[in-house]
Amino acid sequence: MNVVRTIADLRAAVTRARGEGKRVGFVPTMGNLHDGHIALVRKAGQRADFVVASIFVNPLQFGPNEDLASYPRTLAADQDKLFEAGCHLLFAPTVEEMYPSGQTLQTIVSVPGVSEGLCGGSRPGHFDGVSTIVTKLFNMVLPDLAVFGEKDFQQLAVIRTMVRDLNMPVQIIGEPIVRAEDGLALSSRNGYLSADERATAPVLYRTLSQLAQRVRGGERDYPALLTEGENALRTAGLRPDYLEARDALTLQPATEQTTQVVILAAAFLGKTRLIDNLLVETGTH
Ligand SMILES: Nc1ncnc2c1ncn2[C@@H]1O[C@H](COP(=O)(O)OP(=O)(O)OP(=O)(O)O)[C@@H](O)[C@H]1O
Ligand SMILES: CC(C)(CO)[C@@H](O)C(=O)[O-]
Ligand code: BAL
Repeated sequence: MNVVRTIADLRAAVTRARGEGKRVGFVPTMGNLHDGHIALVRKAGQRADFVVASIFVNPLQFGPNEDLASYPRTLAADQDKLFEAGCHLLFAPTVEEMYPSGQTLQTIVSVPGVSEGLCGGSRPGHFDGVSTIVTKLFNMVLPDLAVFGEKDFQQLAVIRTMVRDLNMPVQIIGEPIVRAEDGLALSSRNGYLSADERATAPVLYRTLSQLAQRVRGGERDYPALLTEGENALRTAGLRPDYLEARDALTLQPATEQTTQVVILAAAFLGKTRLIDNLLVETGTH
């Protein structure tokens, strides 16, 4: 696996692969890789001949009081995992390489609608930072396809909308959430949890599963159901940021007519913010 730090070296390596007639798959990440990321890399390997991953902790998508400084940076271990997963090229640029003129005057890509509310509501400017860096990365890599995790469900919706609205010639593939045995969605931020918090954390998934079960069983009073869910999270010691039932395609609030409901949650456990979601087919027509 080749590791490049500059845009020029990245472009040269991708151009060589394209010259050999290869189809290019891309997996953007912020590093500190776990089996969730590896599933994305393997999916890219199934759909493309040349797999590019990026590791870049993007300052533009972090709020002023968030964990940009403490976000885990584990490049050596990440390289080994990517190599084993069949990645061909890793792009690991510096902040200066990505934002040579600084961030204040950076052109911003902003996706209205789907980026509002949920994580976009709690993290103002977050999705502008994500859509801007993903646009820059797409323009650098020029991939045929890119793989994103369904764990960041709203992010995936933002990227799909951006690609459609801006006619970007890249196919977006969503990969299901990879979980620990006890149900907790794998996340780099799980490493912030103390042993006690880690033991409590699966309550988020269990609560979503119980709500999903009720919806499958015909429950359609979403406000009442979500209030119950929030209470269950609080009782277990989590602090809900949001717990919502949305239409999985539009991210509009779910109604009795919604056939594909996604229940999405973000909750604090101590200082750690966990996110998770579950899709439910209601069978309602
Ligand atoms: N458990 C998971 N299952 C599937 N995809 C995942 C999982 N965790 C992260 N991803 C995906 O990996 C890509 C890179 O995400 P990122 O580097 O932010 O990882 P993360 O573990 O989610 O970190 P964070 O804790 O900061 O959210 C995104 O497309 C994200 O949705
Ligand atoms: C897509 C992404 C790599 C953009 O920085 C990030 O938001 C992430 O890791 O999900
Ligand atoms: N997984 C999305 C990146 C972030 O939380 O900033």
